[in-house]
Amino acid sequence: MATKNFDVIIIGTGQAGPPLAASLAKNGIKTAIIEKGNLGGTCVNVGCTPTKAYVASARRAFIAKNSEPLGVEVKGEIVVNLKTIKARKDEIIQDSRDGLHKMLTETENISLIKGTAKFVDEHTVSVNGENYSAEKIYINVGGRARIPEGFSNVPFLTNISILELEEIPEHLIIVGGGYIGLEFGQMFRRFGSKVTILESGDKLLKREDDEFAEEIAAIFKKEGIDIRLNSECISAKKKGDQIEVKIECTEGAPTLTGSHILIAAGRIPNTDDLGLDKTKVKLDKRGYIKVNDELQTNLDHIWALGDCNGEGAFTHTAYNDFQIVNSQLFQEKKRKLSDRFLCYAAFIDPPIARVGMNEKEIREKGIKAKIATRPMSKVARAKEMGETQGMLKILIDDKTDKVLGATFLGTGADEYIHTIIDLMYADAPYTVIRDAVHIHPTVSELIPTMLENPKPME
Ligand SMILES: Cc1cc2nc3c(=O)[nH]c(=O)nc-3n(C[C@H](O)[C@H](O)[C@H](O)COP(=O)(O)OP(=O)(O)OC[C@H]3O[C@@H](n4cnc5c(N)ncnc54)[C@H](O)[C@@H]3O)c2cc1C
Ligand SMILES: NC(=O)c1ccc[n+]([C@@H]2O[C@H](COP(=O)([O-])OP(=O)(O)OC[C@H]3O[C@@H](n4cnc5c(N)ncnc54)[C@H](O)[C@@H]3O)[C@@H](O)[C@H]2O)c1
Repeated sequence: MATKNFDVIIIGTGQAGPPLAASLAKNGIKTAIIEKGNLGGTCVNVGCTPTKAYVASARRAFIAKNSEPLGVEVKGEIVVNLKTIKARKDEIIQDSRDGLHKMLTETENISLIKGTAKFVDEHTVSVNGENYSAEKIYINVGGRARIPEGFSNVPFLTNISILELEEIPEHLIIVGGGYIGLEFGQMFRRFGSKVTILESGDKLLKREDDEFAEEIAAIFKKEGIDIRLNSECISAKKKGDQIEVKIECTEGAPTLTGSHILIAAGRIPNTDDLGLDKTKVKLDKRGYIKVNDELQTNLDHIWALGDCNGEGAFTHTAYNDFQIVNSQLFQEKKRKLSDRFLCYAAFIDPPIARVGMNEKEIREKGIKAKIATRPMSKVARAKEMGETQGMLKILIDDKTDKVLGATFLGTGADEYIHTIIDLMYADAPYTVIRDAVHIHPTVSELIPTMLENPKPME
């Protein structure tokens, strides 16, 4: 069989592959990019884009139903139409896919190959029975939902299939109280479903400080979402037209019946069917591809970018992986993985946003720190908006006065966390924000105020 040769092969059109293909092509490098599914990967098709479109609809529904205290009464019935919500989402997605298709098919030096790539040797992959080889290979294969054992005989939903529903579930049981569970849980509650979240751990969002997890649980309960902690969902079966789940727990009923079940119990990398056994590329024990500070694997002609390297699980980290590789190839200033600060938000309402370390991690590391906190109930703009749930916390290194991290839970937190992110990238002390004049009335204006007198962390 004849092998087609390229300078570079990229596997996957998620958040890193397409910009890398464009940059390689611009530099005259003959590049093949291979995709087995829809162009754009998880974020565009079944991740950030569709969920944030749904979150927007859910917030409109919530506001429509809850504005009486602000003097706005809705006299008629409020109807949530999931068909319309889905159609709007499909249009937004199609627009992104079309843009990507145009770029990947109309750019000189890029060949788009549709199909599943599998390594046959260290320089060659096969797709639909054809072989393609290249000097350099970049893997950007992403991840998928982890399905715990015990669910094989039940029609469960994942982040993919739940976005295809056209009718609102009567009772949605969600396995997992992480980002995916919480975003879908609040959204479907606001659409009108009864929602139960089962979390095996002793709190929601287990990476966050306890008070944030507790506040989110309180906000969710107030909206009528049933949260069961210390409740491991171990199996599910069909019972008539309902689904019965079995729960290992110390409190509450050991079974629960609902109309639908969503599995949001973590993600796994798409590295198991990639033929990596035909190469010497090393994986960690969870299947993530091991990379160095420049995202190179243990083979010096293969790199891994995005979720599949286990170094980030977000669109911005996958895109930053592209920036790192691109700078190593073409730019004077070389970027590295170790330059990156952890940052993310969960787009619940109000959102929670985080950068750097939290209090728990700082204590575990034994770092001497100062702490500045403020409840949203003491923020004028939040009071004016009638959205006073949540709190802000900033942690400062006692020795250097540099910010170690911040967690914000509150209206608009996903935006003003960037004041702290940028300060950390500037490597500037917290006093820069303390002494800045921010616009009134905003939540951001309280950040200088809360930094006026940080307390020693006891
Ligand atoms: C429900 C949900 C909501 C999310 N919301 C957010 C959010 O709000 N903000 C955020 O930052 N992140 C969010 N994420 C995470 C974000 O979607 C991912 O971190 C991001 O998409 C990872 O990009 P990637 O490039 O690594 O991989 P992906 O986007 O997963 O792309 C990988 C591509 O590779 C293809 N592929 C895999 N194997 C092969 C093969 N063998 N041959 C050919 N092609 C292959 C896949 O089909 C896919 O198109 C969310 C995720 C989910 C599931
Ligand atoms: N806003 C965002 O940026 C965003 C949104 C959604 C997803 N994501 C990405 O997707 C990734 C995965 O999200 P996720 O929420 O699926 O995973 P996660 O790891 O964040 O949370 C999964 C939760 O499920 C629980 N769990 C596991 N098995 C269980 C069982 N059998 N019964 C009950 N609980 C169980 C775990 O204890 C954990 O708390 C995130 O790491 C994130 O990177 C990001």
